[in-house]
Amino acid sequence: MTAQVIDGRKIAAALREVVAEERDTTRACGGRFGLTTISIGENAAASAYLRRIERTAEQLRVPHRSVRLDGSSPAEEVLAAIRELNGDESVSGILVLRPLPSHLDEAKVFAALDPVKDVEAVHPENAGLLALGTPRYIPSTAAAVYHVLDSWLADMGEEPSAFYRGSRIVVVGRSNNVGKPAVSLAYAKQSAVTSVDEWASVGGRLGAHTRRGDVLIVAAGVPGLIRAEHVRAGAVVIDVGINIVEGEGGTPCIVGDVALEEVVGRARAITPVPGGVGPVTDVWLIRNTVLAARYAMGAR
Ligand SMILES: NC(=O)C1=CN([C@@H]2O[C@H](COP(=O)(O)OP(=O)(O)OC[C@H]3O[C@@H](n4cnc5c(N)ncnc54)[C@H](OP(=O)(O)O)[C@@H]3O)[C@@H](O)[C@H]2O)C=CC1
Ligand SMILES: Nc1nc(=O)c2c([nH]1)NC[C@@H]1CN(c3ccc(C(=O)N[C@@H](CCC(=O)O)C(=O)O)cc3)C=[N+]21
Repeated sequence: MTAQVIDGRKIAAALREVVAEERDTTRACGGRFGLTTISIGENAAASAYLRRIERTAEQLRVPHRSVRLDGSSPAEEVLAAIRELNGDESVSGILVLRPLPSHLDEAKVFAALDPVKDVEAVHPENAGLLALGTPRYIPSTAAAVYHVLDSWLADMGEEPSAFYRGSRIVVVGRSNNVGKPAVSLAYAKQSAVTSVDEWASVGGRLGAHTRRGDVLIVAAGVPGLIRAEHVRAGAVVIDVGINIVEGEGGTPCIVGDVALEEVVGRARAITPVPGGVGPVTDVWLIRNTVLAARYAMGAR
């Protein structure tokens, strides 16, 4: 079997059209939207994301501002920046780029966000709503994963609810940002769900779990972690990993967590990196920023 390579850029282009309409309707109803990203220190994957956000926000004509703080900024300075944005009516959405420097407590930083502006659903109130199956915001990365899957199913002429109900979904990685939201959304689709973290690999049981997945979602941040031997024949493989590695001559290159050239011989469909889930993520973030303006209107 040779897997179909799913074109995330095409899916992102179609989603941009939808978001442009939502933006126009929101503006016509008096909504005020704007995204502010906060970067603390330097990280190659975060910079790659920031560049995408800048481009997509500009294409969609949604105002974006980037606040850059030094990697050694004390917690009080970060919290003060968040409080200021919480009170700024021109800002509907706030995104704090990960990873945070190790001296900062991620939970405290996320809890300082105004929940209505927390477009990634990392504030405990929003994470709780998502876990309960009644999300205020669907976090962009997990949303992008299922949007890509749904688009592919539509192309295949498969009925989504029957597909999800009949599938076992295995999620590799369980961070609060990516893995756990992907699991919560799989529950909502009534799939059978398995979640594994690094201990599965350490214990040599990764393949035993991943080979059971009809859908395999990989968000570990480990280049080439998933090889052909880890994949069920005919599975749909969604590679979320964004890893910056040194290519020939030291050129930085983006690679995923899945060894595509091997897995392509075993899966039914697979998302590439770059060009898979990544391009959809930032469009969904802008979508949430527009949605945030609607919530803000309701809250006024
Ligand atoms: N495409 C996109 O749109 C996006 C991509 N990303 C990318 O996705 C990846 C994951 O991001 P994020 O969740 O934030 O990363 P984190 O580092 O926060 O979490 C990684 C998770 O993967 C698990 N893990 C690590 N190594 C292994 C292993 N060898 N076997 C099994 N599980 C493992 C960790 O386990 P444990 O809990 O035991 O430590 C942890 O649960 C990164 O490459 C990131 O850049 C992130 C956001 C958006
Ligand atoms: N709070 C937070 N949320 C995130 O979602 C988050 C984060 N922090 N920190 C960093 C990682 C990484 N990440 C990327 C998402 C898409 C691309 C992307 O679209 N990449 C293009 C390629 C880009 C290029 O070629 O430069 C692609 O996959 O095709 C990149 C990186 C989001 N992250």
